[in-house]
Amino acid sequence: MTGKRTDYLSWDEYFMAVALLSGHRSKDPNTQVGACVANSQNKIVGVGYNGFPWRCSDDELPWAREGAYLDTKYPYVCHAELNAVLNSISFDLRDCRLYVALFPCNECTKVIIQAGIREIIYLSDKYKDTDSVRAAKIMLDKSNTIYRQFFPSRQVVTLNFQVD
Ligand SMILES: O=c1[nH]c(=O)n([C@H]2C[C@H](O)[C@@H](COP(=O)(O)O)O2)cc1CO
Ligand SMILES: [Zn+2]
Repeated sequence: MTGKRTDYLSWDEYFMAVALLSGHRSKDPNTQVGACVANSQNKIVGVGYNGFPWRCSDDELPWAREGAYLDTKYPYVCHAELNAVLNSISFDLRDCRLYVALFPCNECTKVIIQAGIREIIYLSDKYKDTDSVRAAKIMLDKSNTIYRQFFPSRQVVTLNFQVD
């Protein structure tokens, strides 16, 4: 009997929680996506969330989903996975895992594979019926990149800024 806590976060819960927390930085009013890259030693090497590129003001570019293409967010927004890879401390993410709230699109999937990431752990697959996600899965299967949905054993992790 060591007296060890038993309700501590598993590695999967921890990295997914970091991904979700990062998503709270997103200004997207509809979908906030966070991503976290962990290496084979369980060290975090990159985090990201969806947002506009550096120096492109959040107050000037549109967050709309509909309308003329150039008047929507889609041509401008950097996806969380892209930012997590670009923000990472190493250019070489060989054998790393990517934790992400939403299944990656085909464009992020190319970046993920080229960076050397070997496993994707995701929560939601809400766009699974789109060609983008279908193409992503074709590339992931061909490149032997593992992907698995995360089914947490707890529904909520609470953060309390009030510590004693
Ligand atoms: O894998 C992803 N990663 C990611 O960061 N995103 C971002 C782009 C947009 O800001 C938002 C998706 O917006 P919407 O659900 O309103 O179409 O999520 C979207 C996807 C899936 O396409
Ligand atoms: Zn993407």
